[in-house]
Amino acid sequence: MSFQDEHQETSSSDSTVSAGSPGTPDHWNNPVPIAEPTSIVSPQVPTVHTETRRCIELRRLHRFFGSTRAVNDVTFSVDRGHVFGYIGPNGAGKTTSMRILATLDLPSYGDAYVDGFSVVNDPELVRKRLGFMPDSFGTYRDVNCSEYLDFFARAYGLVGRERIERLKWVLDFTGTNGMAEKPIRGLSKGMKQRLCLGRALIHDPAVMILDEPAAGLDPRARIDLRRMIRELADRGKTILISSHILTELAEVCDSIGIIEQGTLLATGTVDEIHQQQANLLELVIRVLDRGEDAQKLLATLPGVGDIILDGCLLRFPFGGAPSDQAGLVARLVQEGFGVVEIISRKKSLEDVFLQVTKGLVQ
Ligand SMILES: Nc1ncnc2c1ncn2[C@@H]1O[C@H](COP(=O)(O)OP(=O)(O)OP(=O)(O)O)[C@@H](O)[C@H]1O
Repeated sequence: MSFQDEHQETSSSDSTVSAGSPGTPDHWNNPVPIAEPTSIVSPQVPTVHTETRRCIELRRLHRFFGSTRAVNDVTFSVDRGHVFGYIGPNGAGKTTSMRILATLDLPSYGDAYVDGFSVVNDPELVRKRLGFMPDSFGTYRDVNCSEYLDFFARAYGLVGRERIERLKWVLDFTGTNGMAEKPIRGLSKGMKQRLCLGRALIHDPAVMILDEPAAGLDPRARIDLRRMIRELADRGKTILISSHILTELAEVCDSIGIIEQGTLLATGTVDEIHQQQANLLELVIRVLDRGEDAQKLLATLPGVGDIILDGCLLRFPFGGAPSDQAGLVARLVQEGFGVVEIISRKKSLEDVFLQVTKGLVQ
C-alpha cells in the first residue's frame, strides 16, 4: 500500500467518536502488529497537507509497563476542528496515550494517527503537524518569553519574515505580548501556561494535544484558556485536552471520553453521556420515625435501588416512572409512615463521572 493509500484509508469511516471494545481482549491471540519506527521520509510523501477528516485516531492502543496496563485497548477518533476531552482520575492512562500521540513513547500494540500519519511509522510527519503541551514542562529561566518562543520557531525551521510574523501572532493570541521581554523566571503559573500554549502553537500545527492545561490556574485564567481553545478549534485545529474534572471541560468539548485504569469507559457528547448515565433519579425521603421499617417497605417497590439509611433519612436511586414515584409516597402514607419531606434530583455531571469511574488505581 502506498503512503497516499494509507493516508486516505484513515478517513473512510463516518463516526466522530467510537469507543474501544470492552471485555476480554481478543488481541492477546492476534495482537495488532507494529512496524519498527523509522525516521526515513519517503521522497513520494506529499509536502502539502492532505485532507483527512479524522484528525486524531487511536486504534486499539495498548501500552503496558510491566504488569500495569496503562493504556488497555483504547480506540477513538476526533474529527477535524473538534475538541475532545479526555477525562479520568489520576493514573488513568491519559498522559501515556498523549505521549504516544506526541511520538514520545511507542505503543505495546495498536497504533495512533495524527492527521492521517502513524505515530509508529511516520513520527517525523506527525511531529510537524502536532503541538504538544505537556502537564509539566521545562522553561529556561534566564531567557525571556520572546526568546523562548523564537527558539522553538527556529527549531521548527521557521525563517525570516514568516518566523517574525508567527512569533507576533502567538504573543498576541496567548496574551503574552506585554511579557515578551520579561524573563521566564518572573512569570506566574498562568502566564507560564500561556507561554507553553504559545510554544505548542508556534509552527501552526493542525492538531494540538494539551495535557491538563488548566491544572493550577485560577478561575479567570481557566475561562481565558477555554476561550482560546474554542477559538483554535473554530480556526480548524483539532484538539485533544485532558483533565481530571468533567465539568471543567463540558462547555468547551464537542465530545469526551472517560478513561480509568487504561480502559475507555464511555465516549460521546457530554449530553449523550449525561443522558446514558443519568437516567436514574436520586430520591431522598425523610420519615417521622421507624426508618428501618420504611426501608424494608421501599425495598419491595418498583424502581427502587440500593437504599442508604441514615436514621429517618432514606436515600436511593430511583428508575421508576412518575406514577411509580407517586405510588411510592401513597404506599408509605397508607402504611402509617409520616412523610416529612421528599426530594428528587437528576444526577449532575459530577455524579455521572463518579458513577462511570469506580475510583480504581493500579
Ligand atoms: N514510565 C512508566 N513506567 C512505569 N509505569 C508508568 C510509566 N508511566 C506511567 N506509568 C503508569 O501508568 C499508569 C497511567 O499513568 P498516566 O500518567 O498515563 O495516567 P494519567 O491519567 O495521566 O494520570 P495523572 O492524571 O495523575 O497524570 C499509572 O499507573 C502510572 O503509574
